[in-house]
Amino acid sequence: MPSLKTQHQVHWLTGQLCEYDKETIYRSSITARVRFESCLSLSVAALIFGMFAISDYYILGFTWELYLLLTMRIMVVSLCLLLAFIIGRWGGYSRKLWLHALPLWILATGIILIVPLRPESLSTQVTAVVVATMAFYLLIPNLLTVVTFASLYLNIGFLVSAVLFAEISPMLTLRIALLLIMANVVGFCALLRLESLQRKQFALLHEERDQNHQLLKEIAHRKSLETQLRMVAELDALTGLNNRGHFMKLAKALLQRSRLEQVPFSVFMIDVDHFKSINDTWGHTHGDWVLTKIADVCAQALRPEDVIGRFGGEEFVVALPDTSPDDAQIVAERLKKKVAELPLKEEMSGLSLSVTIGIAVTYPAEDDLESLITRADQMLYTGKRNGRNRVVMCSKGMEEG
Ligand SMILES: Nc1nc2c(ncn2[C@@H]2O[C@H](COP(=O)(O)OP(=O)(O)OP(=O)(O)O)[C@@H](O)[C@H]2O)c(=O)[nH]1
Repeated sequence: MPSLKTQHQVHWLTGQLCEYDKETIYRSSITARVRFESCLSLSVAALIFGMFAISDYYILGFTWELYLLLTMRIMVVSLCLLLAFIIGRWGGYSRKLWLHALPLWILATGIILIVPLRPESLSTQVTAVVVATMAFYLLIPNLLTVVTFASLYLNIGFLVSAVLFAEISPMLTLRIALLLIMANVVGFCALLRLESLQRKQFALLHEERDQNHQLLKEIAHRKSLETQLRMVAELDALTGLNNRGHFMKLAKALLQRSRLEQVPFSVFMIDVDHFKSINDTWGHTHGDWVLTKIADVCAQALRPEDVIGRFGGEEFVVALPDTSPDDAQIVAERLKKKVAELPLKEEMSGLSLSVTIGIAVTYPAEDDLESLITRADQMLYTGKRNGRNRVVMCSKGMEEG
C-alpha cells in the first residue's frame, strides 16, 4: 500500500494547487460553502457601506454632494446585493471567477468616489480603506489573486484620489501609502497561509480517500480470488456440484446432525447407464453436456438441505438428512423419471437416457458415512447387474429391494 508521503505542490505566490485538475476539484468541492459565505459577507459589507450615508448627512447636510453620495451608495449597495444574490444562486470559483471579482471592484470604486465628495474626512476614510482591505482579504471568501488585484485597485485608487482631491502633503501621502502597504502585506500573507493550508489539507484528505478506495478494491479483488479458489477446491469444474472431498465434509456434518436429532439419513449413489456408449456415439462434448444436465436435474429435484456431489466420472452421490427409506425410494424414483424425461439435443434423439440409483439408509444414524456409501454403491451395482434403469434400496436391517 502506498504511503501518504506525496508532496502537494501549492504555488508560493497564489496559494493554489499547482496541478490544474486538483485545483479545479478543490474549487468545485467548496462551491456550496463559497456561495453561502460570499452571499452573506457581500450583503453585510454592502449594508455597512450604505449605512455610512448617515455620517454623510451629518458632515454634508442637504447639499448636492450628499445627493451625489447617496446616489452612488444606493447604486453600489444595489449592485452588490444583486451580485450577492447571483453568487448565492449560481456562483462558484471554478468557472465564474469574474462574478466574484466584480462586487469587490464595485465596493472599491464606491470607497474611492467618497474622497472627492468628502475630502475633509480623509482620516476616517483611511481607516475605512484599511478595514475594507482586511475585509477583502479575510472576510469575503475569494481567491487570493482576485482579492489582491481588487485590493490594489482600492488602495492605489484611494491614494491617487486623496492626492488629487484632498490635496494631501507628500509626507502624509507617504504615511498613508505605508499604512496601506502594511495592511496589504498582512492581509496577503494571512490569506496566502490560509489558502495553502486549506488546499494541502484537502489534497491529503483526497489522497487518503483514494487510498481507501484502492484498498477496498484490493479487498474485493482478494475476496473474489478467495471465492474462486474455494470454488476450485470445493466444486466440480464441469457440473458445479460439490467435488468428492467437499461432499464428504458436508455429508459428514449432516450425518452427525441426523445422529443428534435421531432422524433417518439416506445416501444415493447415482450412475448414468451406458454412458461410455454416449461418449463413443456423440463424443465427449455431448457426454459432458449430459452430465451437466443430470447434475441440474439433481439440483432441481432435491431439497436445498440435501447435499449433492460428483463422485467421479459419470457417478453422482447425494446425502439426504431426515429421509426415511420410504421417502428415499420416492425421491429416487422421481429423480430417475426426471432424468428419463430430460429433453436431449436433436442429434441424440435415439438415446434413452437412464440412471441406476443405489440407496442406503441408516436409522438411527449409527453408521459412518464411508460404510453407508459402500452399501449404496453395492446397491448400485446390484441395480446394474439386474438390468440398469432402476432404484435399489438397502437400509440397515433390511434386505435390498
Ligand atoms: N464425457 C465424459 N465422459 C466421462 C467423464 N468421466 C468419465 N467419463 C467416461 O464415462 C465412461 C464410464 O464408462 P463405464 O464405467 O464403462 O460405465 P457405463 O458405460 O456408464 O456403463 P454402466 O455404468 O455399466 O451402465 C468412461 O468411458 C469414461 O471415460 C467426463 O467427465 N466426461
